[in-house]
Amino acid sequence: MSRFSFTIAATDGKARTGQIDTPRGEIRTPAFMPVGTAATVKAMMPENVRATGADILLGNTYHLMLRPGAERVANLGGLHKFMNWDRPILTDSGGFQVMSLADLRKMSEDGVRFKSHIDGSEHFLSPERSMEIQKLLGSDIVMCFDECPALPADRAAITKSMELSMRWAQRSRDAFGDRPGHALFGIQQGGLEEDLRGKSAEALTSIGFDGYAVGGLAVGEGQEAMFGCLDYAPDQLPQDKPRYLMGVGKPDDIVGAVQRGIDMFDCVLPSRSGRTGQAQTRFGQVNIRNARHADDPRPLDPECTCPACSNYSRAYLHHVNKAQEIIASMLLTWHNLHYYQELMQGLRDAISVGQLDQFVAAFHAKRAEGDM
Ligand SMILES: O=c1[nH]cnc2c(CCNCC3CCCCC3)c3[nH]c(NCc4cccs4)nc3cc12
Ligand SMILES: [Zn+2]
Repeated sequence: MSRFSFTIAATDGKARTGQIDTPRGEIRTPAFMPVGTAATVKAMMPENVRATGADILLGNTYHLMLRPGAERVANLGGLHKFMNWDRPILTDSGGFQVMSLADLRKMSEDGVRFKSHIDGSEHFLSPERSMEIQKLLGSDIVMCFDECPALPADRAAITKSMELSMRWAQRSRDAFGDRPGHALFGIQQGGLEEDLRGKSAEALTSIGFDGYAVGGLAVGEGQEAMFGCLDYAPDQLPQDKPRYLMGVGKPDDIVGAVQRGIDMFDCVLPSRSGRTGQAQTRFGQVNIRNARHADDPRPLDPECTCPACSNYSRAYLHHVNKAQEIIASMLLTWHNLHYYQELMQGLRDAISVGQLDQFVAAFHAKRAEGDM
């Protein structure tokens, strides 16, 4: 077995279940990747992130290059040692966040010059510099430097942006070099245009990557338009390589995308909403700050085995959230990440036995019941 390989164990319709084998451990797919922004999954110790069932974390190139700096992390032994997570880490290229977080950006064919939103210092990102930074961090799965066009955008703008991203994909591939046991993923662009998505997929396939992301979605197009694109986009990518839908998503987004052939996901929702009192449950989203929970002695979700649901009442979660106690973020983040991993395990099991349709029907039925 090569040091980085993807094996599909079973399929159910377009859905696949299997694993990615890496030198730092296996990644069971479909997989949800918790986001570890500034070298931490906020409000969680890494051993507890593992306890939720996560096989892989996301590292954030944009934040880490600004603070503490990629060279500093490398001098300290790399991101795995720095944040005490010895399993796989996927890092993004930094490009998406430069466009959404940085100040005074100057875009060119070469790359992006920008000022840090933290201290105003000057920085530069390009395919070559992004590959260098992700290598310094010690990332196991590296993402190409791409441009995600802001929507709404006309076809001409989408075409121009996609073609730039394909030139940057080639430059990323060339700069990545040969790193056994490490993977480089290309990112498909093309907006909601099937022919442009096809051109992008052909360009990426001819360059050759270890995995392929579907980019340019979950940027405000809505679930119906996203699913419409996912009805064809994953099939344009190599069938035998992992497919990663970037930035997705809500539980029902993930279920629909798995049905359409996606293997990997990342989203800030479970961790970010955990800090704002929003619990993701099998009955849908529950706002623990709502007064209806103030006297409720029941657990958040009686079927959930996480610490929040095993040892605390809704009344307690409501109280510590209202009081803005640190434990409030800890408990709800833990629950949300646990729920996401339980959902992924359920999807993997259902695909393994050809029962995905039944699983999805039960998933939607429970959410239609709502939270009592
Ligand atoms: O084409 C894309 N190219 C590159 N990255 C994309 C991302 C960022 C994925 N998460 C990165 C993480 C790295 C570590 C820190 C957290 C993010 C997307 N996120 C979304 N939607 C969710 C969105 C999030 C914010 C606005 S839309 N669509 C995306 C499309 C692309
Ligand atoms: Zn729970």
